[in-house]
Amino acid sequence: MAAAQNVITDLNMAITVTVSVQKPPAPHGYISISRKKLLQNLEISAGARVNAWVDSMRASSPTHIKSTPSLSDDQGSWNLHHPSALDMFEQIIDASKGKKIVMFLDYDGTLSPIVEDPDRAFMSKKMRKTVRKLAKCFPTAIVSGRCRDKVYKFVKLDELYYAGSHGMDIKGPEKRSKSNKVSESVLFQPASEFLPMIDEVYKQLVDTTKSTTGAKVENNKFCVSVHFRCVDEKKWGELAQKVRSVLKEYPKLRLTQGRKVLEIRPTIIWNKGKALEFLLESLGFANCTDVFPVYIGDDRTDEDAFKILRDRGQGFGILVSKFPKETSASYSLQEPDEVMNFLRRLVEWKQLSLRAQSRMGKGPVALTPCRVNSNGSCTLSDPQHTTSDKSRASAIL
Ligand SMILES: O=P(O)(O)OC[C@H]1O[C@H](O[C@H]2O[C@H](CO)[C@@H](O)[C@H](O)[C@H]2O)[C@H](O)[C@@H](O)[C@@H]1O
Repeated sequence: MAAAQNVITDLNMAITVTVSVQKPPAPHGYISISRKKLLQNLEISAGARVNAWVDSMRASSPTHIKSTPSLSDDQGSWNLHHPSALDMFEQIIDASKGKKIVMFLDYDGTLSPIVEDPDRAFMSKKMRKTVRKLAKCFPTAIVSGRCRDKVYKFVKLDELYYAGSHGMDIKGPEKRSKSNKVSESVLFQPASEFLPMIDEVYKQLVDTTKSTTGAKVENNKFCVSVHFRCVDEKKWGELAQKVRSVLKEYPKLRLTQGRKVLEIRPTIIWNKGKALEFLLESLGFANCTDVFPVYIGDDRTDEDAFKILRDRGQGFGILVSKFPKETSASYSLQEPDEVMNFLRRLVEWKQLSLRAQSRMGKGPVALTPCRVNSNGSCTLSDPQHTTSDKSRASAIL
């Protein structure tokens, strides 16, 4: 029996429920079960666990509604609880009244479409132009699971804040002094002591997964991604087992999931939500009630940030998804093109506000000087100024 108990501990499996129905308890409070039966149970339990992982891997990036069965009947209710941020634009602007908007943008699946090769997840020129204009209107940060340098190479905008490696590598825009000296601003790396471990585990994962066709391991500096988008679904369980076997030796690292990707990261309590709070603080909004953070993301890892906003009761999250998903976000957008349209409307609204303010020549900005109507037109507080959203958008962007 002692040997059997050791097996249970080693495999870290709770099988009490499975075995308790086999026979009445033996003397001394032990459960009597044959070794064969026990091994069978362990196999079933391990198999069930792998299946649970594969189900979860499948749900990580649904391509059709059936992928999320619990929610498939619920499209209507989901739309009701997470309406389109484009349809709700006017209400969103109203809610930000008197507050300073701060923008947080995830990268993959939010600013760039999801593609098979993570090295080719380019952002369109139109999107870059929009984000550049956005950053002129509001403090703007990119919060990504990728390493900071890599996400910067895709975005190529110096005026933004960047939080790479799921927020474990944060840097603000460079500042130029009058004498043209460049100084780095805000640099926070809460997991720097994990660098050697991450390097080591990256190499091991490359080695362990090289026999799995389509698997790709990406070094994200403070975390590692193991991609399975191009792996045959029948091999997902096996791949997850391989990754877990490497991680057994690294109790200070944990495994989470993103969109068809297994993410390995330090066990420190730091995530995109913490990064959002850190950035708000760095921007001087630590205990402010007049800040309105908006976080747009498509991934499970973005949920930490959505939750922070929900708990703080400040601003809101927007989930980018075509399918119903469990989320703490308040609104939804279907794809990066819709994200771009939403950002353009924010820019346009802000520019109209500033124009209205300068026309008035004094006083604070009227925070809702324009209304974006459901047909896409904008109406200024001054009803004489109504213009078509489309023509104005092309003029501004
Ligand atoms: O936080 P994010 O900016 O969304 O980064 C999360 C992961 O994004 C990348 O992977 C995802 O996008 C790839 C390109 O479209 C896609 O092939 C992959 O299946 C997605 O999971 C990135 O490669 C990962 O390192 C990030 O962790």
